[in-house]
Amino acid sequence: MSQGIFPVQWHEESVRLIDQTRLPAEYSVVDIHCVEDMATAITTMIVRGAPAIGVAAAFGMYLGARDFSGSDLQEFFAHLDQVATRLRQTRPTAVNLFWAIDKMSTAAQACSGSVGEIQAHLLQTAQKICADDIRTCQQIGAHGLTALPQTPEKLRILTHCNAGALATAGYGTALGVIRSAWAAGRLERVYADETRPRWQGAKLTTWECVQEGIPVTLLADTMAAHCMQQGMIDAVVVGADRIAANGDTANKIGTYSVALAAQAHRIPFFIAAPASTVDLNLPEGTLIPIEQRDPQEVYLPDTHRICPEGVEFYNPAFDVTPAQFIKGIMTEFGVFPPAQLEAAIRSHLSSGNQG
Ligand SMILES: CSC[C@H]1O[C@H](OP(=O)(O)O)[C@H](O)[C@@H]1O
Repeated sequence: MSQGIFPVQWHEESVRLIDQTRLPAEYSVVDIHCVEDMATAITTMIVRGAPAIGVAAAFGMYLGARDFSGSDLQEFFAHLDQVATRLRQTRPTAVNLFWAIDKMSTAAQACSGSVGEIQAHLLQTAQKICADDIRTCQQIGAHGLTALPQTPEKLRILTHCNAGALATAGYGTALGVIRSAWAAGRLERVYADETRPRWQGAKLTTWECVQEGIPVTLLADTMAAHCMQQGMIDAVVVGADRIAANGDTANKIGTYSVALAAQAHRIPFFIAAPASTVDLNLPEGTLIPIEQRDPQEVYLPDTHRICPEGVEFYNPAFDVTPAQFIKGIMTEFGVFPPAQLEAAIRSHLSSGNQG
């Protein structure tokens, strides 16, 4: 059992990121000292995954605040607004990024003290966001385990992309549920979609499973429906980047196809995500901003082009699975059918829990 995978850590006055663009061939880290480098790390997916980029943005807010050397509070907050604006420009879909930036801005506004005292408070706030995320993922894992099919046989769970420790501050959301099932002796095997064009399943989910001795089979993105038809899959659990108030969920491109196949084969399809991934300001999924990424990810996945010049491209990084295809949304405070999610979140927030 690995000692845990922590892709974003405060380390010797800088933020230490696992460089996820180099996995699985090379485990390396990047130390981030300023907000501009953190913004670049998010955009280039050195750090990726909705909760992980939220935690990274929180530390990015502190790094930017730390660079202010004056003592005038009005000038400090104007500077902090510029830092927030820069981080907001990095990636549009994962609402966790904006949730974390807002949380840091609110913490700064609520701190009555000198610039130095506010800067110190911001570091503490970012560190708490990081620690809370790991605990939240463990809670998602525990609740998610209770919602999985309660069969005597061990489960074969398919997942798409990487919603693991690498996509969070640690432990993972979908892969956190899978880790909890493994620890409970309820898991036979993970089936991991390769997840083109960035291959998060092939490169990251398999790496996490191998690190911890969890049996994993890598599937090409064309295989999920066939495996379901062959009776190889008992449940699907995936992560999320933004969940609308009605439960419509944006997740890695290809998730919707998996949900359609699961529905056709009556296989339970679950979303695993923290409350910070739910965007109650959006009534439904068609309003979720979908990131369009560089076509080079499609035609140049490694060192050689896979198609000729002259081809045009469409490279949406995410798609939206309508709530009707989702059996339950696994959160840190319970598992809810999409229709009950908004009320559950509002109740959770009104009882003083972090939002
Ligand atoms: C734990 S949520 C992870 C979520 O984020 C991934 O997107 P990306 O790798 O582009 O940041 C993917 O949608 C995962 O499900």
